[in-house]
Amino acid sequence: MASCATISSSEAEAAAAKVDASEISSIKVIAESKGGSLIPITYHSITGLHDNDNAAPHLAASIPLIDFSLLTSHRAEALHQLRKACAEWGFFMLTSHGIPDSLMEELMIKSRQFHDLPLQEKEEFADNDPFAPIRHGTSFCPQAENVHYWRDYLKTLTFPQFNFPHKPPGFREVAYDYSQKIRLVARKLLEGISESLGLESNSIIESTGFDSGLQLFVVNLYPPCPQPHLALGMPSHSDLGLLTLLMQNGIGGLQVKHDGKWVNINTLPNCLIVLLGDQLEVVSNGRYPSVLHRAILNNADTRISVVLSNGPALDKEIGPVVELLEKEKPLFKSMKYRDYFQVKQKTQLSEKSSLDDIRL
Ligand SMILES: O=C(O)CCC(=O)C(=O)O
Ligand SMILES: [Fe+2]
Repeated sequence: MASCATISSSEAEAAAAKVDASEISSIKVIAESKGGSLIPITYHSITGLHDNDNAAPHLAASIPLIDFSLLTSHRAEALHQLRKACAEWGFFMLTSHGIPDSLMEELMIKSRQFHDLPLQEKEEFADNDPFAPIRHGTSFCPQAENVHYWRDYLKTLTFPQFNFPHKPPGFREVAYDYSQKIRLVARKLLEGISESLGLESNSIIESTGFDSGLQLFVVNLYPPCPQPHLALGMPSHSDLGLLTLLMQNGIGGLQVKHDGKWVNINTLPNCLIVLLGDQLEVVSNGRYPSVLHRAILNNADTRISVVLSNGPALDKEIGPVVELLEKEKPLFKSMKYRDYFQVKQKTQLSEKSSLDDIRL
């Protein structure tokens, strides 16, 4: 990285300029064209000098790892592990989930090819409406943000209706296969999670209308960032749905918050990362909190993550499962998932602010 002394004044001015992400449609284009060593000041999202210092390597050894096949072969043991991971971390890594390596690898290749398409070919998907079936954009919600994030995304709604771009060739077919398989894994996990709460296995699925629930399919791209210690790919947030299943291209960058510390999550090959979302915190009446996580950056490699958020049916009113309220008071107001989704996608990403709004 260049030192201050080697930076020309025009470069410094350009970098300091308040680049408004609502005026740009791709950080990839900016990252590839600038070639400079400073990022625009509007991307400075890490303000605390020591914000990164507390990434906790000693916790890495205790990251929960769940073998999906145990749900069939050793159910009691699997439920115990699920209960512990959901209550203590709101997150776990999943092995033996049955999704073929070849499918995951193919999806990663096509995801990269999509983001490598010329910008004009992606701009047809530019749209601010959270319910647009296919959207390409940058940052999170540029119109609502004070600072922007070093990320481009493709977001599509893949369930109950499957929407996906027809380019590059083959992407849509691979994505369809993956989205179907992920829904089945998520459904089985929700059955186990229900039982781990002492409920009937179909309790969460029925009360959230999961079988016609919304699946949001997000393909994130984080280009190398010349000042990774100043910017973020995504800020600290929780996801909006019930369960998010995430895979990444072998480049680390995801951190989850545990006991007040950021923990780096580097995946094992063919492993899925499962994050509990706000709707699971609501239905479990706070027993299984959604997990805060963020995406950090590096200055060498492009990172891709493919993130599928599996949520309730849009028109279902979601509150704590009634059986849980036989012995305790509700901790959350009920709300239609459609309304929660809309608010969360149209406001600045900020910790658990949307969930805090419906806490009783
Ligand atoms: O890229 C990542 O690892 C995190 C992405 C994420 O949190 C999201 O898309 O909601
Ligand atoms: Fe997320």
